[in-house]
Amino acid sequence: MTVPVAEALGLGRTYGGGPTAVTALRGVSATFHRGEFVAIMGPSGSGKSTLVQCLAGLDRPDEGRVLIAGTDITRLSERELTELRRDRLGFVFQAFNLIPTLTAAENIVLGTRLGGPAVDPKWRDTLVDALGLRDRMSHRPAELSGGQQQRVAVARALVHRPELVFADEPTGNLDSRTGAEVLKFFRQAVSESGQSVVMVTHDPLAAAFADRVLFLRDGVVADELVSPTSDGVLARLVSR
Ligand SMILES: Nc1ncnc2c1ncn2[C@@H]1O[C@H](COP(=O)(O)OP(=O)(O)OP(=O)(O)O)[C@@H](O)[C@H]1O
Repeated sequence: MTVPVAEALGLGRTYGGGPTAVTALRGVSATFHRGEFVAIMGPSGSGKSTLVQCLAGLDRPDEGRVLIAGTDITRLSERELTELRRDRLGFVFQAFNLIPTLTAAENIVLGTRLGGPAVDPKWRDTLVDALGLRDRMSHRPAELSGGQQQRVAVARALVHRPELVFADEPTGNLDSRTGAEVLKFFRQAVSESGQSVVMVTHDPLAAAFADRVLFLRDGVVADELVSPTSDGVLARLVSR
């Protein structure tokens, strides 16, 4: 029996109110297992980012619950949530959320500065080298390209070997070689270290690195594909 690392139970999320209200999620339930890499796909506006933000405790659903390793995070205080995110989760989001006054090197180990777990310097160096960041370590985010900032965010997300990594279009700004490096790290984290990854992507090639693809449509889970290939994902996307 595989243990769920994260569960969405009947999640509903509506932004705004009155005639301009937008319902992003309408009852999403999904289970994510330990040692599993799941890709989330679907048309623009189908609720992918909202789902991941709710799972990561960065947005609060209006309905339903989110369990992380069995803990109902919708009931945690902000402080408890912050600690849970710092100690157990990794994030790569579209706004990379790098601290502008810190160098790339300092941003990568930010979690430790904030009281989180210590970093294994060997693993940090492996990430930095494989992501091609070695000669950018003393630069601040404003002195880095979008792709470099994204790679710093990826290194920061993986450096603590978190139980669960949430990534929203983590390869969106990257050339195909660097994108493949990032996906290989995710794959390796899952296959070799038993970590879990939940990744939003529009790219069938990226989704093919996952163990399973969830397809969202209009705020619900519309379909699922296990052991995806890029052709299989593409076929599923065009058949709708
Ligand atoms: N903060 C917000 N305020 C108002 N509406 C929002 C907000 N965030 C998302 N929405 C709306 O909720 C719906 C779902 O958005 P979401 O970003 O989750 O979709 P998505 O599938 O990730 O889209 P994309 O692929 O374009 O990133 C959209 O209609 C979007 O406009």
